[in-house]
Amino acid sequence: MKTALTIAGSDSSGGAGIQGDLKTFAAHGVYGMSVITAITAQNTVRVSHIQGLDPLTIEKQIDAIFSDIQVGSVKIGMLYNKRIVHAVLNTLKKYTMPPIVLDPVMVSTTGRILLKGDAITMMVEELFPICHMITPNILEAELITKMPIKNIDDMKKACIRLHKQGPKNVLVKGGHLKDTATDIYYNGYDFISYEHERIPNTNTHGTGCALSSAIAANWSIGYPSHVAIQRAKSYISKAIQGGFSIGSGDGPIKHFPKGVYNE
Ligand SMILES: Nc1ncnc2c1ncn2[C@@H]1O[C@H](COP(=O)(O)OP(=O)(O)O)[C@@H](O)[C@H]1O
Ligand SMILES: Cc1ncc(COP(=O)(O)OP(=O)(O)O)c(N)n1
Repeated sequence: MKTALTIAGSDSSGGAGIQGDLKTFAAHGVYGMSVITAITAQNTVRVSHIQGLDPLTIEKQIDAIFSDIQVGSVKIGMLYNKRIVHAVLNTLKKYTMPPIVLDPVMVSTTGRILLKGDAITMMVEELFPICHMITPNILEAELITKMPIKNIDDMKKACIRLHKQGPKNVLVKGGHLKDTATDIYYNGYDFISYEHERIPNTNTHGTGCALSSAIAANWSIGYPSHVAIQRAKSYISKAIQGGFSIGSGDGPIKHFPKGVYNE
């Protein structure tokens, strides 16, 4: 059985975080496991409360999995604070790691801080170097690189700066560009552009989470990174097309089952 692990926050509305990641793994036919870092009270309009879990509870969840189960890939999402970044980093370092994709989640689309300011430096300096891939969106890439990103050329410059921080591969997501939804991949040598027309649907809650967990799922299945991204992009485009409304704000994407998105 192919397996994947998500280390992320819980989203009570079920669109993003742990819930979105597990739905993505299941849609790929990959057995999903979870380490919860924080619990958010969240719906389609706001994140009203966040409780970061204590470091020991996080460490014990990671130990429980790696001491017993073969893990095919790891996706890391919301880490919330410095103590959580530290706990995840130091516990993962005890084990031989499968490839890790880190979505450096910082702010929800509804505007709530999901990673405290003082945790950003630790995440960049200590967690980035152990990651096979990082997948910042434009705002996250701007905050980390301290450069404005307005177009594809800027995304490429940001990729180079981010790659210098230690991850083997960088994917800057272009979901917040004006005219297209083009993501830029960089492996230290070459760029690959993953393009898709903008889909006119505002029900996109959980897209970033689903893209990174789809990449992890495709690694677990056995695809190399450039193919894993291509398949994940196809998955997410279909999922956004199927996005639906369940509340008064932006609703979730639709996790179509295996077979629907790559044909
Ligand atoms: N309206 C859209 N149409 C097509 N693709 C989109 C749209 N919005 C986001 N995407 C894609 O979804 C993925 C997540 O990107 P993004 O929205 O930038 O991340 P995040 O959810 O972390 O902010 C990327 O592959 C991006 O290109
Ligand atoms: C618990 C939790 N984790 C991550 C996010 C952010 O999700 P993401 O897919 O990056 O973007 P939006 O859903 O905010 O558009 C979250 N909201 N909650």
